[in-house]
Amino acid sequence: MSDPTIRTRGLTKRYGELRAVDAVDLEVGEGSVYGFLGANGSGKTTTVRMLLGLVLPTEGYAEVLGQPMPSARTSVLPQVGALVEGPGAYDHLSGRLNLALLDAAGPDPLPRSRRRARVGEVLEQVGLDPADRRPVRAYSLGMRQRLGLAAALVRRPRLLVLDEPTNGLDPQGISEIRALLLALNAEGTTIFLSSHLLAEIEQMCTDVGVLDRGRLVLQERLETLLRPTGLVEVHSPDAATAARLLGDAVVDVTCARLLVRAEDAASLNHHLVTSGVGVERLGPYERDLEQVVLEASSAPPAPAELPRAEVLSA
Ligand SMILES: Nc1ncnc2c1ncn2[C@@H]1O[C@H](COP(=O)(O)OP(=O)(O)OP(=O)(O)O)[C@@H](O)[C@H]1O
Repeated sequence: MSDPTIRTRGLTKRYGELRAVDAVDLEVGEGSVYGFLGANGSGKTTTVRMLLGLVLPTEGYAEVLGQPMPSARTSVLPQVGALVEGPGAYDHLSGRLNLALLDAAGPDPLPRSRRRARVGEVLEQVGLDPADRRPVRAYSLGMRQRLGLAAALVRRPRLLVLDEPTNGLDPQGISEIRALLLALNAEGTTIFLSSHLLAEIEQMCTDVGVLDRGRLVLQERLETLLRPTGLVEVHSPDAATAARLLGDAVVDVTCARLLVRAEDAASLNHHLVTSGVGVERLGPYERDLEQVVLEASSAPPAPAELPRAEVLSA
């Protein structure tokens, strides 16, 4: 297997007492679409900033495209397209001029006519009109996001690092950007994308990493996570009797629901019913990404730890 495109070991960022990122070991394979999930404040942006050399780690190290960051950033960053929170642009200039300035500041020894053409191409790719002369200050949030993405793409990077790329886009825009990213990935671009939108990650990622309060609590291929569980979900008004009857095959009981390790749901149903246990519903237990992430993330605080108003309204 080729070297990972991103690898971190023990990557940590402390702000005073707070461990915003806590001993994170990321492994992002070449050619993957890696979805980096986590609740607000879990440390995604801080991690992304460390990968790009914008924030220095307190401990640990990061390698991007096989080179250490931030020390190798002058050779790494020209091969990386990045979109990190709130894409910046000169408000009084058009999107096209903004991109042309950015591109001209880059290291590629391309003739001006070729640069002009690729700025036009990339604007079209992200769904902006290359002939639009309006200043960026007249852009909607979604148009600004598209312009930020165009800036990340203009140098045809090997790796795209995108922090919440569909922020501010409507459903149509989200699906256009998803199609664009998948097309780029099919051409070989590795994509590392942070998001708190599970559906977005589920629809386009090959791999998932989940941050919970700074810690990487899950890192796995998506297909492995969503593989059949080999468990049967049983809803029964006699859950306690069913649990006694099935013994070690029961892996979890919550109220009237049991998760049971079983080869065949029909024979389990037959066994329960003939033993006099009522069965309301029974079927293979399938998890979606939301359940996987909830199970991996730490449990919410117990009622005693909740503020009083939340306990009362719960
Ligand atoms: N410069 C800073 N100084 C102090 N604390 C910071 C700083 N930057 C981030 N933090 C804190 O670190 C934690 C992680 O923040 P971060 O922005 O990385 O999370 P996030 O997962 O990207 O959240 P969001 O989805 O809301 O952007 C938060 O508690 C945040 O308040």
